[in-house]
Amino acid sequence: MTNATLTLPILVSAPGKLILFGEHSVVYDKPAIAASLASLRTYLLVTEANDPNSIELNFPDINFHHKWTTTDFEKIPHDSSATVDQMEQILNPDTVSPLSKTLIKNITPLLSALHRDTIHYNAAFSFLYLYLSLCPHQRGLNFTIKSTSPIGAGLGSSASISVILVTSMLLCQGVPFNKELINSWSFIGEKCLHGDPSGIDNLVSTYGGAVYFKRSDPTPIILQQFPSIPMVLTYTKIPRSTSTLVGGVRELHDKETKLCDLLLDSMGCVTERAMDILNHYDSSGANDNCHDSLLELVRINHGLLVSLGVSHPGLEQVRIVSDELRIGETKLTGAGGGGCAMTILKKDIDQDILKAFTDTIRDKLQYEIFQTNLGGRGCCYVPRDTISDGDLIRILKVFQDPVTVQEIDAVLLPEKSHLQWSDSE
Ligand SMILES: Nc1ncnc2c1ncn2[C@@H]1O[C@H](COP(=O)(O)OP(=O)(O)OP(=O)(O)O)[C@@H](O)[C@H]1O
Ligand SMILES: C[C@@](O)(CCO)CC(=O)[O-]
Ligand SMILES: [Mg+2]
Repeated sequence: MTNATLTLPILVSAPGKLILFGEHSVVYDKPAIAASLASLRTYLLVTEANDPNSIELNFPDINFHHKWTTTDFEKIPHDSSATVDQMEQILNPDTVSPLSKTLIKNITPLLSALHRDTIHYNAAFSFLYLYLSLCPHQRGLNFTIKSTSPIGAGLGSSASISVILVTSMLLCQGVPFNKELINSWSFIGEKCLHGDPSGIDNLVSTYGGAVYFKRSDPTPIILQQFPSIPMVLTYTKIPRSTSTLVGGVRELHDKETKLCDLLLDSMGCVTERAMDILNHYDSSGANDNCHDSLLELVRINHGLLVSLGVSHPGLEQVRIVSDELRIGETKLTGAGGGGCAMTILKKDIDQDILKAFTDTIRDKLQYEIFQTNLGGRGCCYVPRDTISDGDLIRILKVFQDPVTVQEIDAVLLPEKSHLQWSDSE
């Protein structure tokens, strides 16, 4: 099948996420609380490729551009014994079994030009795994990705990539927009990048808002009214890989199982306690005890993560500055090892002290500070028939030219742009 039946371009978007409590322990079936990051989003545009027989990847954020042609795909052995209807497989993803060994074997020769275990290899591997699972006969497509969220920083960039790839591929295949299906397939995409994801990142990126999540619980609690919590999000720019960090905790757990289980159980208690507090939290400040308790839990959660070995001196520096200035409590967020730290501020913090904190973070530590609201829209797409010619010119410019985050936001950010983002069928 070629793209002759497709209505291009396809434009989709998904948000990053912030884990407030319970990263790592969530992999071991303890509860966690996370929220989507309204304005730190990833966007994907699927257009016609220059070569009708090719699949082109254009991932400028990681400086990766690659192409496979029909000749490459013909190297994949045809499984004549396969009896299962392809649409049946698409509509019923197997999220429980490990990744398909056959598919991995088929993908490997297509990656021969790339170095193993690099960011490019991993991005291409997860793309191909999803492409060959969801729309293997589509050709003549170019997938271009642009993100306003930092990559590999603990804010769920891998999950948002999986979510937008899956969403676009399902649309390519003529499957109506369906969040349950997107969530399941993007979990499989996360498996390609992480090995053993809990599923919280893809869930939040798919549905948006905020969730209380437990891996074994098929129906996570969606937190409808998430309170507004004053915080500063610091990006240390220290690179790290979630899969390595999750693997490190696994090794420690294998070695010190009893001890680690106690730490993980404590982290579960922290999340449960936080949930209890958030349920009674009053953003207007009427209940300061709740806020103080929340701050204590942030400190405890960070300490437990330090014990699991997933902090980094760069993250500790943020914590030390916030401790010294007594502005609140800091914990790493996401997989740790670098990436981002969140500082929940004390109530009624003196603005001069807050400025001293952000100045030190920016000027002395040379880190970046992000402004974004918690919660907000999950994955969404713009129906083709709502895109005017003028819109199309602006959209193409954003995807094809080097542009600033502000320019991307102006054209694409659902809260700002006039594009008709939709999250229904
Ligand atoms: N804009 C992007 N373009 C291409 N690939 C991306 C992009 N964003 C993320 N990726 C893929 O996701 C990988 C980073 O995933 P990783 O899980 O290590 O970090 P994260 O998802 O940002 O953090 P965390 O999992 O802690 O929330 C990259 O190596 C790359 O393969
Ligand atoms: C470290 C981790 O708990 C969060 C990464 O954002 C891994 C996961 O839940 O898949
Ligand atoms: Mg990730």
